[in-house]
Amino acid sequence: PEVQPEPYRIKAIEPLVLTTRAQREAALREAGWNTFLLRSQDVYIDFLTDSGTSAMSSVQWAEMMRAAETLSYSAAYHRFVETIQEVYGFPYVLPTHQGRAAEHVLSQVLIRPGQYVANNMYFTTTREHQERAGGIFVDVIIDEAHDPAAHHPFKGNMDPEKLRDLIRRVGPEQVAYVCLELNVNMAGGQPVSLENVRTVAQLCREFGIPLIFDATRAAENAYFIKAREPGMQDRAIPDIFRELMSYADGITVSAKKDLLVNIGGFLAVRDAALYRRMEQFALRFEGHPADGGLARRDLVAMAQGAREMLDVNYLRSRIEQVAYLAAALRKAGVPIVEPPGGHAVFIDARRFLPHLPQDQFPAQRLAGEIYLAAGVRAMERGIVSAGRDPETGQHKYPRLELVRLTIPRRVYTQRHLDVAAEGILDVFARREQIGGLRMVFEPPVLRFFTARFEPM
Ligand SMILES: CC1=C(O)/C(=C\N=C(/Cc2ccc(O)c(F)c2)C(=O)O)C(COP(=O)(O)O)=CN1
Repeated sequence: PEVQPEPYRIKAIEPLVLTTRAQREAALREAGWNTFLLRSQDVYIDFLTDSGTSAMSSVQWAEMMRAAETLSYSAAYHRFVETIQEVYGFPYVLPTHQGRAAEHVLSQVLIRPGQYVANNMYFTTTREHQERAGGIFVDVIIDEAHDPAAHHPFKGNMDPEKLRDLIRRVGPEQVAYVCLELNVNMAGGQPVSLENVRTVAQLCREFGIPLIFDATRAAENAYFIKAREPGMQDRAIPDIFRELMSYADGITVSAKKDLLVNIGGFLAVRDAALYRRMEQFALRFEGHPADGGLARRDLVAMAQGAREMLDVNYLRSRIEQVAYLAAALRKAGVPIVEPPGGHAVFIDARRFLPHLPQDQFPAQRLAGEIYLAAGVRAMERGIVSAGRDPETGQHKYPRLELVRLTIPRRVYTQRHLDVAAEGILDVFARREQIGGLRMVFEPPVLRFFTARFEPM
């Protein structure tokens, strides 16, 4: 695929710093071989995350400047709520400062300790908040999602039989809710089909179990439905998106992805009583229900982002940019998760460095090597991110040992993608010489953010 023509042009630029390999070796040692701990100014192309790193539009910036910072139920708040109601189709909307805040509120309100939550694979903060609320996390994603080489067009799909088995085993009243993530991040940004959502929604209705979406990358999921699902090619993205949302009882959203803002999130539900409970809980932790701890300018930036995120030309250029990088790596034989996702290319570190056992942290090492080669910062999404089993204290050994090259929205050009690919191919050529890592500092929770390593 070639990169689709971008339906926008650059108006403001941020200078990037070019570093030498020697400088990068010192920086990486200083950061304990953890790309999360690198200083941003030592990074040339930042593929750590698509979260909060996208470029806003001139309209978003203009709206931010105009927003009056008046407290309580401000014009900005009404503008935000009305836009989310219209775009997503939910009556009750509660702003939060970002996605994990929405997860915190929802999990605390919906989960009774000991209840189960069915998910399509895990996401670190989502699982953390489900477990903090006493929930028992269960993965009911289809088997193909755990196989990086499997070519399934909708690897984010839930397996209805796995879900039905769980409900039968524990009883419907023991399932707090079903949490369906769209464009499943840890599986490689893999979409869920509309057909699967309908099936899951039917199952939840049958047993009276709430269906909650993590709709953080739902706009990009809607694009894959249009592009890949039979009978959807001629439907407009907003139409597909509204139908998709119509199957959920509620959603949590990190606005730092789809909605093209640097901070923000929200909850949206259909039930007034559930909204009241969330609002009362959020008051203590997130701030007034009319701002969720955000400034008014953040609310209007989210409102405008919700308008821009469903533009099919923007979505096509964004998603084809990811496919372009994936194609460059695939052509050279670099093992990646197939098919390419919506927000990132995921390298299969297990197949890239087959000589390393998983507890020598192959993905962590590979992310460091890619940084050394080209100043490109990637993110480990393997054994380090998976953490330890609370019962045994042992590492969880996830089947997916991945390095995520996460492409911010409307930021990098094709040349930046070429430079990243060249650097990765350089590491690929030297892969036999690459050794493992030893973890020398391990924090107790979400260790991947601050753990430190040394080469073996
Ligand atoms: C599908 C989903 C997310 O992708 C997500 C965040 N994602 C990040 C940031 C991040 C988060 C946790 C990590 O282990 C991580 F290393 C990176 C990311 O890069 O992908 C959140 C939470 O939204 P918040 O970031 O607004 O609170 C909820 N749901």
